[in-house]
Amino acid sequence: MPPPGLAGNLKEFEAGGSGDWFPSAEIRYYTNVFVVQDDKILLGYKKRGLGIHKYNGFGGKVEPNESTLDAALRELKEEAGITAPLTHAGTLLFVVPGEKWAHIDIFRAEEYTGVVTESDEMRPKWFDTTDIPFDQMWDEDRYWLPLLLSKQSFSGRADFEREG
Ligand SMILES: Nc1ncnc2c1[nH]c(=O)n2[C@H]1C[C@H](O)[C@@H](COP(=O)(O)OP(=O)(O)OP(=O)(O)O)O1
Repeated sequence: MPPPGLAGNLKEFEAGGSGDWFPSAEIRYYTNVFVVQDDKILLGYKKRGLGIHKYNGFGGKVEPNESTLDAALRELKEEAGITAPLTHAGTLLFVVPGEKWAHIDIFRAEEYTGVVTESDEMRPKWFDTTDIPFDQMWDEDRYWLPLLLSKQSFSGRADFEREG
């Protein structure tokens, strides 16, 4: 059963939250794309904005009237210069008190067309799948990225406390 707030378990969400879970809030939708080829994974070094100086997949906010798939394709092209057939790999929900909830649809690609190109937002770099730089990524990536690599569908939720 997925955590409260994700499809398949909306009971707590619709009830407004209770117990250990934060109350429901407006949701902001994001995408994230990981290209995996043989034993390599393409990550991007974030040069500005949210997650600056971290490695991540390529993605961003879903614009109004855009599907998450369309948004994922657009962001992959904008940030890495490539186009790829995408498979939905999993869904994450991040809850920060006082902020909109972040719902992130994660996609995987095993082939692409175009030339991987640095953008003003991301510097792409290939890594061995045995040498992923988790210490330079979002803290919780280490829990679900192995599932993406092994093609196991996943859904997860992280509730954060605010510091500073
Ligand atoms: N905790 C965590 N783990 C893994 N990935 C993420 C997070 N939090 C996140 O926000 N993300 C991902 C989701 C998105 O792919 C990016 C953030 O997108 P962002 O750069 O803010 O969105 P854009 O639309 O590209 O931004 P601008 O173009 O408006 O600057 O990180």
